[in-house]
Amino acid sequence: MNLVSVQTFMDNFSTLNINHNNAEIIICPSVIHIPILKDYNLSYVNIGAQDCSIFQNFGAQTGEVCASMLAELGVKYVILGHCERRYLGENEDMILSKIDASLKANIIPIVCFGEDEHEHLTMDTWTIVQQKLSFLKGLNHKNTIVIAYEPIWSIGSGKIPDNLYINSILTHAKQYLKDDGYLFVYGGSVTAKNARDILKISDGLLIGSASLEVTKLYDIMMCYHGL
Ligand SMILES: O=C(CO)COP(=O)(O)O
Repeated sequence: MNLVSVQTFMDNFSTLNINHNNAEIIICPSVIHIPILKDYNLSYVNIGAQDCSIFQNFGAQTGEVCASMLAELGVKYVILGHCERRYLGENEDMILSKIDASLKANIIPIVCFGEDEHEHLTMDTWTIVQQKLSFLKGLNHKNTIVIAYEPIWSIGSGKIPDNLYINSILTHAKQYLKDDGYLFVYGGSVTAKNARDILKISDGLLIGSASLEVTKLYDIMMCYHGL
């Protein structure tokens, strides 16, 4: 999104009548647009970032945006390990460093994992969970961490696993990580049509393209009512 579309989005979003008691709303803009969200000062919206540096504090790391700098901007959540970041070379060691840096800055990590289409067709859900989440085993944390199951083949494609499959992945992920400090959300082609069903089996949604239009986002948020 560019500056004008972010401002238009926020103008429209801030006029919505939202019963925010039902769900926590987190908006994760590009880092450069975070101050715009902050200016709207919406008490019912938490600000998230789309990434952070592996370094916790600023220093001689040209171009890096550290978790501690994000915290100064009022950021409460950060998406880590999104497949679009992994395409650019982010690996599990880097994600672990980012988790550590964000927790130290009191920012809750939203750690993404998911299988590609080939893995989806050839692996069972338990194997997928073990393979994709093993790097988190033994992570010693006292704070909340959000785990976002985002099948790569579903992101932006309009294709979505059925609820049985999503439930199998999330249930295995809970068993595998064996920790109360995790919340489990789903992302990938979420719309108002599928949101209510997914919310019955997950702690929340990570919404991409449908969140760019306020009316579509509003329709999805309304799915939280009466759950
Ligand atoms: O990647 C996503 C959110 O991080 C999901 O994107 P879509 O909702 O557009 O599939």
